[in-house]
Amino acid sequence: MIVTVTPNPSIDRTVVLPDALVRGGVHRVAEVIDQPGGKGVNISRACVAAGVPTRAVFPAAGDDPFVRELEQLGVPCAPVPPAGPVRVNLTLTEPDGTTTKLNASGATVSDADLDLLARTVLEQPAEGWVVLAGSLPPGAPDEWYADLAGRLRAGGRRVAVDTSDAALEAVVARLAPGTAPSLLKPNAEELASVGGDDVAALEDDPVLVAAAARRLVERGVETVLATLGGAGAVLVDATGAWHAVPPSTRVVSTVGAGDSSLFGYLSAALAGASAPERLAAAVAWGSAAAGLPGTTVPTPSDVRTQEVRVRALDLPSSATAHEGEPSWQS
Ligand SMILES: O=P(O)(O)OC[C@@]1(O)O[C@H](CO)[C@@H](O)[C@@H]1O
Repeated sequence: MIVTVTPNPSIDRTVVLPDALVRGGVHRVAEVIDQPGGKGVNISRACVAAGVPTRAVFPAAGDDPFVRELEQLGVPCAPVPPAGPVRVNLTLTEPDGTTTKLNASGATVSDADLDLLARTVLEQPAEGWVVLAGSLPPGAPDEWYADLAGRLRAGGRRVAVDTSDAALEAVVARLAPGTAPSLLKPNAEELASVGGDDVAALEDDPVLVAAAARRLVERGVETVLATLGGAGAVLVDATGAWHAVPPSTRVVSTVGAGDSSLFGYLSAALAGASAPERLAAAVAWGSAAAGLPGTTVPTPSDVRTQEVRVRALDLPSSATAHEGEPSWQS
């Protein structure tokens, strides 16, 4: 079971441009696609596509069309009232795959709303994973994820966190063995921001990514899955570090690729896969999502795990990568 928590869900409106975007220009659009989104919601949609039990917890009125839409897609939902209207996030995609995103701030939540949301999460089935994902809505304290993750971990739950900005900084500031999230899924920018690293350097070098991730593992996070877009992903846990490169992919929209990666990782973890296998699944699901329009989640038939290349990284103080044969390939 994968319970997803999306405190700031979104209707993802994708405007498909037939030509490259010109700032200040007038464009005729090829297509407009509306899909229910938000990071945790996307993971629950991937669960449904892959037949993994899930429940999506998010603030919304029970009769909100957003909930009906998700239920029609077969996603079991636990909407938590009261809540304002679900925000609309705009995506512009260009023919070369360039994806521009304009995210709204979302409906303001009160302390009482957040307490009810947290209580609903804590009442969810204990087996499997709880994923805390996306931005926090206006009104939420930066520490909301850090607090909830700590409570879930103290109750013996496995918790994955994928967030950014002040909410991520608060999670990292509170890291401690026993209450730290089981899994953190930053992208290069997020990892650089919490580790004080140079993002361009990280984007260029998986070994530097692994070194930054390992510092989080040393502070209590079991596993760090750092997603690197077209450069794949790096996985670090107490037993090692690995880098995986995706199969060649024609990028259509990168929205939700990170969410599909996280789903790939978690579903492989639930199936008892090894660390390199979990990483391969993450990269395969993420690259499959990047090849689909808007916030479309892949189905298992879109996913080419066998084409992902995984290599072990050597991370002693020398911080150099093995240049030889990969120790494992999917
Ligand atoms: O504003 P946030 O919560 O950080 O991100 C929201 C969002 O960009 O994340 C998903 C893709 O990962 C989209 O479905 C959604 O629009």
